[in-house]
Amino acid sequence: ASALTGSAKSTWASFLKSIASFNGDLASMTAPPFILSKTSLVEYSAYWTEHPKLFVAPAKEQDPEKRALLVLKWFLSTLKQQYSSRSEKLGSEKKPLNPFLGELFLGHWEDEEAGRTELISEQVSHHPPVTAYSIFNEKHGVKLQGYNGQKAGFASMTINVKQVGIARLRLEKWDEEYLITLPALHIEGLVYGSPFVELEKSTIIQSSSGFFAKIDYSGKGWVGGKSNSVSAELYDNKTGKLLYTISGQWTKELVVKKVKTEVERFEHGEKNPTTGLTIKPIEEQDPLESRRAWAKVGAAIDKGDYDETGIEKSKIENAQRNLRKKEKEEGTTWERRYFSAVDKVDDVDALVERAGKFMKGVLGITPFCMDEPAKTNGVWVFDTKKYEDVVSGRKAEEVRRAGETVLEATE
Ligand SMILES: CCC(=O)OC[C@H](C)CC[C@H]1O[C@H]2C[C@H]3[C@@H]4CC=C5C[C@@H](O)CC[C@]5(C)[C@H]4CC[C@]3(C)[C@H]2[C@@H]1C
Repeated sequence: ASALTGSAKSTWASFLKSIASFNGDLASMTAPPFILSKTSLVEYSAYWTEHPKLFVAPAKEQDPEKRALLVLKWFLSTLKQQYSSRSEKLGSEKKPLNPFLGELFLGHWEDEEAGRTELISEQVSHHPPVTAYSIFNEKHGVKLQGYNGQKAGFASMTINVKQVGIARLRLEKWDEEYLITLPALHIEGLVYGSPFVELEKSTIIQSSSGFFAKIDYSGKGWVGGKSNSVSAELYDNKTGKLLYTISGQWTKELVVKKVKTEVERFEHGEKNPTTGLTIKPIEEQDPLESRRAWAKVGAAIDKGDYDETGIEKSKIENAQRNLRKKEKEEGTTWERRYFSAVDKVDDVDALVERAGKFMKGVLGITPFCMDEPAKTNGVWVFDTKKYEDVVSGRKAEEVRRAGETVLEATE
């Protein structure tokens, strides 16, 4: 039975019909008001580090094999936040606001043990939408940087989303790097009007220290599997030996086994509460920061005033169109504040190659999801120089002007 009643049911039905003529660009879909979230997609980078203790744990481990296991454990612990936290909090998956080019989301986590972890997230491309992020904890020398976009399609009442991009975790103390690929997902429950994310297929983690993880995702399928299931295997690249497995439901509990013997259970919930992200009060934020930029839209969504939502949204969308037009006439492009696009990153290519060799040579499978880093229009990397110029105030003038341009355009 549908979760919707009355007019919501009819708007949802017409919405489902509109998806059927879907052109692949999720952001361009006009979803019915009750499915709209006031959170912008640029905020989703924060889902990587809502457990700062797990994020810094690998840096404190002497043994390289155990470090690789702790990285796998941290990664698996982010899945619930990434892919089911809206359903938990809001009752279903929601449609995030489509970030404008240059939109920023800045904050930090303060944790008594991990110390301060900094978040920088920037919408580095609008067509196609690409978010780049850098999350770092100086105290433990742990740095995560990455970027992601989405390629979506529609089939048999389901939205299928392939993620484009990579995440790279760096442990300064051990001079170690981990390449992390991103899971494909599909949106289930559309026909009932209560959409939620299910992950599918496989991803990998390949470390420069010689450990490889294969992570397989599955849902409630005809084999009676449980929803949100995951099964990960951690191997030693050199010996090809299977060292650990971690499996279970990424929304509930995962079991770590040293091959056959269980060594640990960890779960997501009250026993493992997330740490809240600290962000500046809106009045102190830069005009490009997401919650300030979308404040009027968010207020309208909170009021349930969808006309107001539409009016305020189109102000921002028109402002963006005008900016792009002006840039085109002047032959300029928007200056990304913290990230730069490069054709290739040597250590990423090295990890991609190592993983491919292991999959083919030892696991005897065709290397998968290795084409993403190459296929996108460039790899987005965190530009430390740009960051220091902003923090030091050397770019104060550009920062002020960028904010003013956006404010003027939105008037
Ligand atoms: C566009 C049609 C529409 O509005 O349908 C309504 C439904 C809410 C389904 C579409 C939206 O579902 C949302 C789920 C979002 C993903 C959730 C988590 C992540 C992980 C994060 O690290 C990167 C972003 C990503 C992949 C989100 C991308 C956008 C998704 C698919 C939203 C859909 C518009």
